[in-house]
Amino acid sequence: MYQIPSKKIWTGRNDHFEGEDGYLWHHVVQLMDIDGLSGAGVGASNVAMLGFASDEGVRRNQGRPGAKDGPLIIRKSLCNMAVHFKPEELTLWDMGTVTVDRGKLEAAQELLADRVKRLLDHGYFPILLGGGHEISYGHYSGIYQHLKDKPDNKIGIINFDAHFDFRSYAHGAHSGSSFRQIADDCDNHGDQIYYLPIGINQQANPRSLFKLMDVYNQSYIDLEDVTIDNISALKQQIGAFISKVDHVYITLDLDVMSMGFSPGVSAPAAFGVFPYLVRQMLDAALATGKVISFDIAEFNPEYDDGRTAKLAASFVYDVAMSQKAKKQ
Ligand SMILES: N=CN[C@@H](CCC(=O)O)C(=O)O
Ligand SMILES: [Mn+2]
Ligand SMILES: [Mn+2]
Repeated sequence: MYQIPSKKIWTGRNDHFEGEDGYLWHHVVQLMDIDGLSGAGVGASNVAMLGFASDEGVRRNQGRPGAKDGPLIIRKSLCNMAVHFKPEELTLWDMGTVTVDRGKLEAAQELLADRVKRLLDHGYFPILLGGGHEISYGHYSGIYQHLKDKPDNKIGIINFDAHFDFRSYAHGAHSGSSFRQIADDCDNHGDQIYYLPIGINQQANPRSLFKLMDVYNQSYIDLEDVTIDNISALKQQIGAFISKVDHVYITLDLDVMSMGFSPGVSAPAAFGVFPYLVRQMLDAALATGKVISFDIAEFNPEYDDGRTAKLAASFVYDVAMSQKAKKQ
C-alpha cells in the first residue's frame, strides 16, 4: 500500500547556462522513502509531498473514478516550476505515495494517518496530493494523532469545496463522508469540531445535507458569497475562525472552482469560485502561521486537458512557498 518516490517522474527542462538560477523543481526535489523517515533537521523549512492514490472513495460514492492518478500528474506538472528559494530556506521532499488495494480504503486511510503523524512528529510540513476526498479522513486523523497529547491541540479544518462531504458512512468510508467521520470522532473524544467549508454550491448538495449542518450546528460559506466585492469580509471571517483554534488543516477540493478552470475533477460544477479568490483566501489563512498541513483533493486526470493539473500544481507551489516565508 505504498510506492517509494521515483526519480523518473522528476524530469524537465534544463537551462545549463543559467547555473542554479535556472533551477526548476525537478532539479531540487529530494526523494525519501517515508518508511526510513528521519528528522527534518534545523535551518531550512521542509515540505514533504506525499501522494494518496485513491479513487476507491469516489467509486463507493457513485462518482467518476480516475483520481488515483492525481498524485502522479500533479508531480509532473510541478517539474518545471521555477525555484525561488535557496537550499538553506526550503527543502522539498517527495516522500512517495500511499496506494489503496481494492476495497481496502479504511486500511489505506489508517496508513496515511500514521505517515502524516510521523511527518509532523519529525518537523515536516505535509502537502498531500490526492486522490479523492477520502484523503481528508486519513489526513486529519494523522494530524489529530500528532497533536492529541500536546497542550494546544485545537484543530480547525478549512475545506474549499463545492460539497459538504458530510454524508453517512454506514456502508463504509467514501469521498463524501470524511468530515462526518471527523465530526463523529471529535464527538467520541469529547471535542468540538471546528469545520469551515467554503464555496458550498446549493445545486451540488441535497437538502438533507443542509439540514444536517443545522443538526451538527455547523456554519459554512456559500458559493454565492465568495465574490471579489466580499473578499475583505471573507478574509475576516476566515481570520475569526482561525483565531478560535491552535492549528489549521486546509484541504482544497478542486471542484470548488468552476469546470471552466477545473474540468479534471470527479464531480464538476458549472458555477464555482474563481481561482484567484481561492488563492486570496488561502494566502490569508497561510499568513496566520497556524496552518500545519495541506492537501489537494479530487483531481481526476481522466477528464483533464492539462488545466486542472496546472491549477493543482500552482496551489501546491503557493503553499510550499508560504513555508519558505515563515522561516525568514
Ligand atoms: N467528494 C465528493 N463528494 C460529492 C460528490 C458528488 C457527486 O459525485 O455528484 C458528494 O458526496 O456530495
Ligand atoms: Mn470534497
Ligand atoms: Mn467537492
